[in-house]
Amino acid sequence: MLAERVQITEEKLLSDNWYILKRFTFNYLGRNGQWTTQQREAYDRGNGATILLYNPQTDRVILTRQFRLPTFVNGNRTDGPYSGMLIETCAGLLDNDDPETAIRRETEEETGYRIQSVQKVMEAYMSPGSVTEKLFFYIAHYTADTERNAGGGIDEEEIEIMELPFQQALAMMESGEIMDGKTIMLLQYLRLQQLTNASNS
Ligand SMILES: Nc1nc2c(ncn2[C@@H]2O[C@H](COP(=O)(O)OP(=O)(O)O[C@H]3O[C@H](CO)[C@@H](O)[C@H](O)[C@@H]3O)[C@@H](O)[C@H]2O)c(=O)[nH]1
Ligand SMILES: [Mg+2]
Repeated sequence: MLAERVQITEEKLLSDNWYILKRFTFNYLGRNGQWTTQQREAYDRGNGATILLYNPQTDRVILTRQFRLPTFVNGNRTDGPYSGMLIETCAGLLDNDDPETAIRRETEEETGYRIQSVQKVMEAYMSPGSVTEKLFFYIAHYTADTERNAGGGIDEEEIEIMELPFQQALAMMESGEIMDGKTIMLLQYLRLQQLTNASNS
């Protein structure tokens, strides 16, 4: 068995105010065969799941819109001078659930839809230089008959639900109105699926 090329020698808790920020000290075996000691900070908020809801009868999608402070701090003024609003696929942290249970729960909490089968699409580290999180991606169908309640999120969350034509969502991605990574990945995935299906039929 190959020897580990990484030995973590110290974990220092820098903040556990909300999620967990730690500084790791570790020995790292470089490609040149030399060990060096390095430090990196990593922000651990657990893993998450996200979902694109698609209505194949109407060719529409469900997205959410909410205030995201980190984007505001980093210049997001897409909806007027003070906004910080971001359009996203429904998403949430796993908490202690498995990804599929978590995405069903989040879908109902945020969009109100009680979906049946979900299709797993991929898993991805979204910000691997500093955030530990792995995100699980799903697509599910909804129709006019899908059972639903109000949605909108829990606690202080003010989540707007947007239903819009898929083509419009694609146009908004190109115009920069949609600028969230997971959302762009799922919209592009669906687009590719449609193109593949069309060329096979
Ligand atoms: N008070 C307080 N609340 C916080 C803090 N950080 C996050 N929250 C709140 O904790 C809640 C977590 O809601 P979820 O729906 O579980 O997670 P999410 O923030 O939507 O995260 C999803 O999207 C992220 C961004 O794309 C993903 O990174 C993540 O994996 C997940 O899928 C949100 O209401 C968020 O505002 C904080 O420092 N203080
Ligand atoms: Mg959420």
